[in-house]
Amino acid sequence: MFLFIDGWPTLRAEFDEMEYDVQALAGRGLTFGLHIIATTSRWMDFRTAIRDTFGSKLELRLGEPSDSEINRNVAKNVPNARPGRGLAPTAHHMLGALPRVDGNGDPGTLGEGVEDLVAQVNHAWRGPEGPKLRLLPELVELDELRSRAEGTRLSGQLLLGVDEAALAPVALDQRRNPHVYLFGDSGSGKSSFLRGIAREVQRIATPKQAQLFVVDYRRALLSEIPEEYLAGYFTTADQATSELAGVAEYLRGRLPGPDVTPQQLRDRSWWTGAEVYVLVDDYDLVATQSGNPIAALQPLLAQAGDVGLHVVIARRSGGASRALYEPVMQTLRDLASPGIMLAGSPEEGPLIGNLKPAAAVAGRAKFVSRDKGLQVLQLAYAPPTV
Ligand SMILES: Nc1ncnc2c1ncn2[C@@H]1O[C@H](COP(=O)(O)OP(=O)(O)OP(=O)(O)O)[C@@H](O)[C@H]1O
Repeated sequence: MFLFIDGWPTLRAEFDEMEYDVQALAGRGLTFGLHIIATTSRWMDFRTAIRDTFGSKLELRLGEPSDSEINRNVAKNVPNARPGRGLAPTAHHMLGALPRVDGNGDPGTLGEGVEDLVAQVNHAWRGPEGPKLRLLPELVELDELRSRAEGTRLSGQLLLGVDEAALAPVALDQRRNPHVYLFGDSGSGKSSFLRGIAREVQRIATPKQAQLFVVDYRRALLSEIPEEYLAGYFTTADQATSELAGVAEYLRGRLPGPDVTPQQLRDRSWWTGAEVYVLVDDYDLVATQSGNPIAALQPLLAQAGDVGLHVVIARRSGGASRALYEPVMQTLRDLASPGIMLAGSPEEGPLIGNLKPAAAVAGRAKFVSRDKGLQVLQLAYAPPTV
């Protein structure tokens, strides 16, 4: 089997997490008949560890011949603007064969030549077909995801989407991971994610079992949540501040007192009532210099399991690196809450662990959790009701 990676720096920039996988394959793959062929424009792009695992090196004309790893002096004599000319590992000049078998020697129509070559190879091949590359779809409907998860152990959890490695449903176990936060650029699918979570809460719980509070200054989720599930919808800072202080006060009443027995603690039977979900959209508008209504809930975040609190925060990725140290985000990170990164600009720098945002289609997410590490997902999409 041959694995071609054309443009190693792109792999590093866009699929950072894969570099180590490829390195492991490069180290051991040959035993299993795997050959890796990688290209780049500068040797520097390969980290030393991986550079050493490549057994054969060829050099075409380098932008800077003095960077040659084969022989700097000979590299200077490789003619410019003569594609295919380069150095063999023995420091002899070489001319690569034009990869076409249609009898046409014109480099100008190489694309067609390669296509023809591939067609001819396929036609002549009598052995079994290699596995097809399976790609994540750009759209996973929530309904479809629900039917795929039905009857599995995931069906009692909040379904998130489909993962790239197994193309299988992924869910959030809200008992183990009560909170989740998400970053994304405008249009990356933040509000849609919150809408999906709200729908999932309605699927797994009755209104008696779960109540939603929504902080949404831009009203993206307005009329998305049926009245029987909606405990509060806050569109201004004043409203959110006073109401969430009340919610915090109410939840403090659920904290286990000294007379709670270990048995009651285990089955959480010292209070009855609904789980409280607080969904926050556009957190950058909510947590500002002049205050943060969510801060009232911060002291309860660590005891969320005991009091039945779930906080789900979506924030614009622009400026997010500065917001990471604000108390609520800091606590969510300290608690190792799962984080989700949608499309964004890499210039923001690392936002979840050492993960930087990157360009992506809407709903394409990097999901980082304590249990599974990094997973690439396509989040499920449920169109708005209105
Ligand atoms: N999971 C998804 N899968 C496919 N497409 C999606 C997904 N989520 C969102 N989209 C598409 O992206 C568009 C923008 O989504 P959404 O309004 O949720 O983004 P946003 O990040 O909240 O944007 P803004 O910050 O501008 O409000 C949607 O109208 C939809 O077409």
